[in-house]
Amino acid sequence: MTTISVEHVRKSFGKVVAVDDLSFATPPGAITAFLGPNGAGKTTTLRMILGLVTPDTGRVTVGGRPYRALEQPLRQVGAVLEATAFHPGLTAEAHLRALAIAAGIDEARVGEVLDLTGLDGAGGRRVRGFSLGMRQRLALATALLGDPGLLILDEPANGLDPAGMRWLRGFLRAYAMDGHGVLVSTHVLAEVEQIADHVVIIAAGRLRWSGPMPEAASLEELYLEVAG
Ligand SMILES: Nc1ncnc2c1ncn2[C@@H]1O[C@H](COP(=O)(O)OP(=O)(O)OP(=O)(O)O)[C@@H](O)[C@H]1O
Repeated sequence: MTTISVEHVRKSFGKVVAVDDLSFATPPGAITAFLGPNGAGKTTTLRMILGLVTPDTGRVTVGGRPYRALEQPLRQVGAVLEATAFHPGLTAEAHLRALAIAAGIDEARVGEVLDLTGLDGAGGRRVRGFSLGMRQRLALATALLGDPGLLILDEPANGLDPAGMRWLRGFLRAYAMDGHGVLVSTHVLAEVEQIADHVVIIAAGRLRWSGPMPEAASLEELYLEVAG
């Protein structure tokens, strides 16, 4: 099962209600775009899906279970959150190998994920010399280590050049076609229009729209109508 289910979730930080009675589910084998204005509650929701933040009320599950109850979380969910930190002195390969060993993943997978993310020529380089786009690719390579059924990406196109964006689109499309689920949080609507099958729009912590990618109307119009 590669679906995420968010059911009547609420989360506040002091007096700020970040997420308010939010419910949605992601279809399997599809790319779901998770959209909303700054401060809408997207990152908080992603963090709740990944068990990093505990909801005050409601339930968040991945493949039917809360993230913290998953037996092999890295094999079920791969995540790229904003500002992923890497040890600057390690090579990309050393970074991936350390994580693979810690998670009990076959080290042969390191070469595979470097290949998959187009970093095969850069595995021996120290991360300190990586561009933002290369760091994004390394973050994705890290998320793919466990060959997870589900990928969660926060602003994955940030820092990628046009060729990198095209590559990411193709990669995510192929990943979803294989039956995996993908949840992508982003502000780049033109990018979303090209890749997403399903759209979830939130504002002020609440669900504003959820459904298949609209075909006739533009996504920007829909977005501005429900969330703007
Ligand atoms: N740890 C925290 N402590 C206090 N307030 C928080 C915390 N995390 C989030 N918030 C608040 O919760 C609200 C939702 O924030 P969140 O980061 O989830 O929004 P977002 O949709 O990801 O925004 P952006 O698109 O700007 O990244 C904001 O008002 C934010 O200030």
